[in-house]
Amino acid sequence: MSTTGTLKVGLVGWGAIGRVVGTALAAGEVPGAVLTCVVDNRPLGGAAPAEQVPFDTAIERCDLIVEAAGQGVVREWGERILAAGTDLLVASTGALTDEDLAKRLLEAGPGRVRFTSGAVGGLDLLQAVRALGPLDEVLLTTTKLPTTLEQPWMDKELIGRLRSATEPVEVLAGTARDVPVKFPRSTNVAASVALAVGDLDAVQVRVVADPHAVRTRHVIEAAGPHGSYRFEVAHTPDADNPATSGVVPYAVLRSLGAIAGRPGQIL
Ligand SMILES: NC(=O)C1=CN([C@@H]2O[C@H](COP(=O)(O)OP(=O)(O)OC[C@H]3O[C@@H](n4cnc5c(N)ncnc54)[C@H](OP(=O)(O)O)[C@@H]3O)[C@@H](O)[C@H]2O)C=CC1
Ligand SMILES: O=C([O-])CC(=O)C(=O)O
Repeated sequence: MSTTGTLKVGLVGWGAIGRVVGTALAAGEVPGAVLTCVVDNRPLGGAAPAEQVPFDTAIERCDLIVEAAGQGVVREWGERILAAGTDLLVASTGALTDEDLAKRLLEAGPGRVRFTSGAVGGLDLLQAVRALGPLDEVLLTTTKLPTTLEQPWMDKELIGRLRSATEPVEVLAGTARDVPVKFPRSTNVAASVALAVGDLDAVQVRVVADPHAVRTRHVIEAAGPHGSYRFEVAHTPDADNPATSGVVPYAVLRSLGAIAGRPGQIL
């Protein structure tokens, strides 16, 4: 943190999440944090309210980097950010399904890595419940518009089923270890649930394409000897990028508020 106590934030990704986060930071909406610079693949011209800089420069200038770009950025830059003593707030939690990378990031420093809760709720409680013992079952069901789930690895038959669906279609069932890599822009939430539960293989995931999914729905169901838990959210998707729920930038801003020490935060 700078000598003035203000957290200098570098934002990576000027997309659905980054635009809202950057605009709010630049408008002073997160007390104790300031937008210092922006990194993006594309030339932004004057679109961003802070200087666009190369990644290395952002690391040098900032106390904290917000990743709102994609799993590849966490893989490529995560350790370098932390080794430079800069903190990292991750949106693309799916990168952490690579356990070697996760271990390296969690052990790296002196910068600290943190994760935003993103599109799901209940992660705080699931993490707390770990103290009572393991859960017997954890299931995440994610339902989204078919267009947001099409992937390069899908064969023609599956793409055809998605495009012609008139009812919900189960696209993939797996665990939090396999699913976020297969839908890198759409199922980071599975990795987030696994981070809270502490076990990638314990989290079963169903991905459902629903042509009527005006709202993106995530349902977390968990049970163990100590209790049972159900968290269900239904979000309006971002208008420009319907793979991302409209609430996600505000989850990032909430995380930034907590990191910057805004009083009265629920942690
Ligand atoms: N945890 C959660 O609940 C959620 C997590 N996410 C994660 O957040 C990511 C960002 O979401 P969103 O804002 O909607 O995505 P967008 O595609 O709208 O924006 C991402 C921006 O980052 C840029 N970008 C991508 N890779 C790089 C890079 N290596 N260096 C610099 N810029 C880069 C993109 O440019 P270009 O298009 O040219 O590559 C684009 O401008 C998602 O990919 C997903 O991984 C999203 C939703 C929920
Ligand atoms: O925004 C959402 O609803 C979830 C999402 O894209 C992700 O987890 O990657």
